[in-house]
Amino acid sequence: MTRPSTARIALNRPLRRLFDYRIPETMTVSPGQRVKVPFGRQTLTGLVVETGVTPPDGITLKPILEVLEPWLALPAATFQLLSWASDYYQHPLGECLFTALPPALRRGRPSQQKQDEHWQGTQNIAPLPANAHRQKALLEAIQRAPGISTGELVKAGFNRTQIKSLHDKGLIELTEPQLPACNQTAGTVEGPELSPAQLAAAKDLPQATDRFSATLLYGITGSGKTELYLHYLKQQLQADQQALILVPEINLTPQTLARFRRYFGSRIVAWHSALNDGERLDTWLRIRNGEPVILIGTRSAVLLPFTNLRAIIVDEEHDSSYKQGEGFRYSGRDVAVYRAHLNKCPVILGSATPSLESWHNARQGKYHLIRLEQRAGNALPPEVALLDIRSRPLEAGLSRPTLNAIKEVLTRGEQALVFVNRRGFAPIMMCFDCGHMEECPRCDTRLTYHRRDRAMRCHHCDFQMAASHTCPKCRSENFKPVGQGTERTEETLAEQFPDTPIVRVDRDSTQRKGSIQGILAKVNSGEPCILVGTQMLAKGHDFPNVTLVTVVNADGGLFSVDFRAPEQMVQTLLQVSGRAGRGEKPGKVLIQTCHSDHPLLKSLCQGNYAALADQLLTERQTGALPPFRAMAILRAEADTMQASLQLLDSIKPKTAANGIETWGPLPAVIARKADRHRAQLILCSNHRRQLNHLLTHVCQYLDQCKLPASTKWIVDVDPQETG
Ligand SMILES: Nc1ncnc2c1ncn2[C@@H]1O[C@H](COP(=O)(O)OP(=O)(O)OP(=O)(O)O)[C@@H](O)[C@H]1O
Ligand SMILES: [Zn+2]
Repeated sequence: MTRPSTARIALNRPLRRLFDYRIPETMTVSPGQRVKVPFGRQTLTGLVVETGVTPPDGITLKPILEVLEPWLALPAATFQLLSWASDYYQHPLGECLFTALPPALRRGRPSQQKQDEHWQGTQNIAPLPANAHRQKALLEAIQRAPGISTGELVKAGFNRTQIKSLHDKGLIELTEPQLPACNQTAGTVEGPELSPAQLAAAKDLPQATDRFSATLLYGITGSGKTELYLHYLKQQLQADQQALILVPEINLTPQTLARFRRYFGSRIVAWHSALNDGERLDTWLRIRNGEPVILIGTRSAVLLPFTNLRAIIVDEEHDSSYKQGEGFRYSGRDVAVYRAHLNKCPVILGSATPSLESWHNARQGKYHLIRLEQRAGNALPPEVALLDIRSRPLEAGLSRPTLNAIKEVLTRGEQALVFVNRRGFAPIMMCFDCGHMEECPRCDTRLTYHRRDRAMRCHHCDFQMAASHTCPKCRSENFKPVGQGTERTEETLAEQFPDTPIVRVDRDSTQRKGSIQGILAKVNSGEPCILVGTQMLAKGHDFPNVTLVTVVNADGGLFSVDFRAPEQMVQTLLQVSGRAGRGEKPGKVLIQTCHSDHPLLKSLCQGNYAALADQLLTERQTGALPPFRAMAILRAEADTMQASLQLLDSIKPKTAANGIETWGPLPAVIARKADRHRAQLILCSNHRRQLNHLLTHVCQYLDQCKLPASTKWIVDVDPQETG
């Protein structure tokens, strides 16, 4: 076979195209390798996608300047995964591939292993001169320990000239780095004995064989899913294998990480947004080198270059933060399933409130379903009750029965959790004389009042201004906050319970005080207190002394235009309810609502998510919505609504195909955000492949359109938000 002389290279650019270069004669490159190439007047880092390509006639190719390391920055399986994702999510391949590199390598820094080439013997038998004793010894050393590095050989007394000489003779070749010896500390804890229900589930989990399988572990809140993951990995993962555990957010639940570390010691490695560039590179290299770690990470961990991945777990698989909201809009959960498929290993999706996508897959038999419907230890599921607040007097949103219930648990020396779905003090400032409400000058939204620093803030753009005491329009002093935010609830509770510590958890409080760990120390101590917070409190926390959860207002998701809103509302309410009664003492949940006869809320009280999910799926099927059909959204934004709508209108005729249904184009629910006018066109099809082909075609068309610089478009496949 002749040596390929050309290569197709991906650059970290938002361009749906690749670039061809010449491979100099002294160089060999392979797909997945990192190189430096000339681009205009710049030198850029590129990733080799293909070699031996035929460039268009009459084009003289520029040469690749340098190979940045002898090994593949993206090993074959990771490369294949990203190529698939690029096509599935219709995102430029270059940006997808570079997302999987740590920032230092994206910028073209040499990886630390640059000097450390790894060697193995070849099949060639060329006799060495009789007096070449050192070279013979070197060859033997390499044959004895394939994968040995130049550094190690130098330490053993050989030199680089001897290595080069053997390489030139074709007697040795470069190979993958060998597994580094791990000086790991072991975990110390064995964990509680599994309950009979957990044991039955454990028996039903897939064997870690060389086969793909997808399992949905539907386990109610507090059923001991985390314990089961730990048990599973202890049983199934061999000492030299890698595993990946995806979690929605690490920083919110430091206890989960601590729990894993107690079992597995330093084999547990974390991957999340708070790592600095050095830590990222370091962790990335460990994974790339095949070190047998158990990686706990957020979304992007699924793109790491694992070489020996034998099990994937996706915890809280329903969580919408698995879907990236900008740029490369992939779903960490869905990519994880495809990754398991490529790697031929099991993937376990766990949740107390599975996504309707996964529930549907389980019902269709695509995923193996395991149900865990008893709480672990001695805990019982909480008792859930609706409290109709129509025409009840409220203290800043809290009814008398709610306040009494809180008082009761505090008297018993227990803790209460109050869930509010908005941060800030009040969602609206309104004049009770002229009806004026403060709106964001840049968005079609109202400003939220933050009392602590007397500011009015937009939660959609970064606009803020000082709050005024009087109505800016009519100067009336009857200008007052309306509705509930966490700050206001905190204030009311402090008035009602002056001797009880109140712990507020939302984006504002955790930002100011830094780590959530400090904030939650009081709760973890178990002493009586009241926790007030947003969704952040619904996620995975385990506070054994919380025995009452109250929801200030459950009605947000009941009448939203977004078809996913009811699903998300039910999930949040059940997850937050699931924080009650996880220890020895029974838990109670009080949900304040103005719609106590709404069927969704009524079913919620039975605490039976499976029944609710079935009901919600029937509605999706009737509406011909995902997961029964594939969906994508094309969004446009421009300086005027007309420009946005026009762009989408020009695409609509191109989508006219049998089996493709379009809705719109229509202005987005928040039509103006940060002074940009936003519109959307929704595309649906019964056939995912058909939709994918159509999108490829539409993206090509849009790429060729000469659009004003201020007009932007994006495509979102499997969108989480459709408003
Ligand atoms: N077999 C067991 N015996 C005693 N206690 C257990 C057992 N399994 C789990 N627990 C305890 O029960 C509590 C809930 O377990 P875990 O956090 O694993 O549940 P989960 O299903 O992951 O919860 P959620 O989905 O609600 O976050 C924990 O305090 C855990 O230590
Ligand atoms: Zn705004």
